[in-house]
Amino acid sequence: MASNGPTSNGNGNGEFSFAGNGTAAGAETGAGRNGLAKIQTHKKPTNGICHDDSSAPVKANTIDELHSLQKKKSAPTTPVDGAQGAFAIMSEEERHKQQLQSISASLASLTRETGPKLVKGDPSKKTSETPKVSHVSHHHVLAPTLSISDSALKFTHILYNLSPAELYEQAIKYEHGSFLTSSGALATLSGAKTGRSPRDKRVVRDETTEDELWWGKGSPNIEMDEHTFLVNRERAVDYLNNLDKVFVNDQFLNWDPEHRIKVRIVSARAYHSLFMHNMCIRPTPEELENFGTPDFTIYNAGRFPCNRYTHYMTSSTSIDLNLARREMVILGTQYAGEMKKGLFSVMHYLMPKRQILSLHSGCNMGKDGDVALFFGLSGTGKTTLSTDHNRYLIGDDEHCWSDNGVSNIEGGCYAKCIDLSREKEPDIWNAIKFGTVLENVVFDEHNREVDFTDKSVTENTRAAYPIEYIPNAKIPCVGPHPKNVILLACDAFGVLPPVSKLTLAQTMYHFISGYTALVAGTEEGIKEPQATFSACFGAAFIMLHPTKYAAMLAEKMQKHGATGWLVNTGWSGGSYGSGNRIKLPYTRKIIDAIHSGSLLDANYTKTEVFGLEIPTEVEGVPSEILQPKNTWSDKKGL
Ligand SMILES: Nc1ncnc2c1ncn2[C@@H]1O[C@H](COP(=O)(O)OP(=O)(O)O)[C@@H](O)[C@H]1O
Ligand SMILES: C=C(OP(=O)(O)O)C(=O)O
Ligand SMILES: [Ca+2]
Ligand SMILES: [Mn+2]
Repeated sequence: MASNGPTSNGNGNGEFSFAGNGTAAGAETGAGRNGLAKIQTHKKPTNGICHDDSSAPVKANTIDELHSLQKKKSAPTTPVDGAQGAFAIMSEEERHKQQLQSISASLASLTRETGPKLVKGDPSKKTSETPKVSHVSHHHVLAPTLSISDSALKFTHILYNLSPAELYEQAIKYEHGSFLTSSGALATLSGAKTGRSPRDKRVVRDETTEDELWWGKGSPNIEMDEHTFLVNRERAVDYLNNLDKVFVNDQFLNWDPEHRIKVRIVSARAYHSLFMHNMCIRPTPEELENFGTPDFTIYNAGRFPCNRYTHYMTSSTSIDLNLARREMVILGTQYAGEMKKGLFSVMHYLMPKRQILSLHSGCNMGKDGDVALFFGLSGTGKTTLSTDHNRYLIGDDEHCWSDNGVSNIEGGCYAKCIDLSREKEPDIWNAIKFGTVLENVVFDEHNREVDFTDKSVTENTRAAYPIEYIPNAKIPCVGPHPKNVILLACDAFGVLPPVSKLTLAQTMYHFISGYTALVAGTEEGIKEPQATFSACFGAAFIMLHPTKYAAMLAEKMQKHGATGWLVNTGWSGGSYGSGNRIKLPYTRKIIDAIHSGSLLDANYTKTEVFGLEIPTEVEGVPSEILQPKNTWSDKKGL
């Protein structure tokens, strides 16, 4: 393998990787990577007869003993090679202690002297051993006289990187609204908030971010000061430490091994822990042992409101980002998408600093290694269109484009599932199985069949699953430089053609203006598609001025010869209310023609208004819908 730069063996089976990519999360489970396991044949019983009582009797004398046999301790994780470092010689006990100390430091109150006393495991499980306690002292104390508080006398139980099965049990046992569905997915409720709350997102404005970030009109970054952040942080940490138990996930972002970010998520709910288990990159046991200090920490106290007497607070919800402290605090919303998209904002800051472009896009790759990006605002088709049975899925939502090529930031997908159908979206349908989190769906009380058409809780129903649940996921989730850059615009007015080919200048124009629609439910208060201009097709998540991202995109597209396309996944033949949404099978045909290269060679006509190049024919799509003018019954005024 080459020591620098991406490697591709060019055999067309999707096996592209960056040099030294050791992230193994789910690697073994990727489609057909290691071939099929050999079948073990057992020796036949010599006399040809099987006796039921021929097996050894159960090795237990009592029911309790029998129960104790049921659960074996996980095999210890593979030891690290001798010379490779301190961890190899460290005892398991010592490692646990260090882990707990690190978590105690994360949860430390800044106004008192110590981090909480932590003990690993479920508080409901009585153990005969004395608990392994860990807490840290730290010295930046505000009130030196206060050395102890009641919360310092209690234990906080830490449920650390639990498995999906353990998280299911925690959710079903302790969290209202958590149920098994017939396909094995876990149905959950996110509470009062079922979409993001962009107006409650705050970013600490300090000397550094003042100059670096985009502030003011049009910017998603609403300022708060450091002190107010600390007030909210303390509120979240005190809330979390007052619980009997908290969930801690240590995971990674970004499949590019050179630019991987370590994240820690501290949360109160098994639902949140399972969601992030699915959405972030899952460390191997070895990677977890060597995890060390996280690069970024989320405190999710979403069940607990913020205090409206606190400066800057305009509702009971607050999502607060502090880039200097590398922390995010969530109060007053349990919508899990806040964590995922909050981390995406962080990547939109960290990556451009390293000359890497962060993209609000899906990404897939054809058999010949041709990569396509699908930019789009939430709910406009990134997940649906990048999940394509004929192509390898690199990721559905958040990517990086570096000199090495593209890499997914995440380890899972988050699909909208309102009106989901097995016929139109088979791979997503089949991914809704054991391990998948189903948010805010309605199901039959008895047989637990989900009704994907039911909007009683919200129109923004969602499924979060690990990316390897998609059969042709490309693992590791990296690929070569994109060939096609598709801008998905969900047009609520029905004036944009279903597809047009863009020059580089037009691509930049549409990328920066981001004309599209906010679809119902993805943001609080949006009840029907609403036309909007969302810079970079993700204005809610960018941190720098849109032109910074656009300049990087233009430079990369030019350098690698990528073609830009504008695809309308919204209305045609009239605006929302009178026209219809473009049929998904037609959009898929359009996308197929882009991938295959046939659309590049089609005949085009130019529109008067934007000078958009519209193909006269696309295979499998009625030609009359390609020109929006034709589909309007009232052609005046166009
Ligand atoms: N023509 C179309 N193109 C893409 N998606 C469509 C189309 N018509 C309807 N849809 C629906 O719109 C939704 C798109 O959501 P999704 O792909 O999850 O968006 P994103 O990933 O961009 O947030 C899906 O529910 C999909 O079934
Ligand atoms: C998860 C979200 O977005 P997307 O649909 O782009 O995944 C969101 O906006 O909350
Ligand atoms: Ca390199
Ligand atoms: Mn999506």
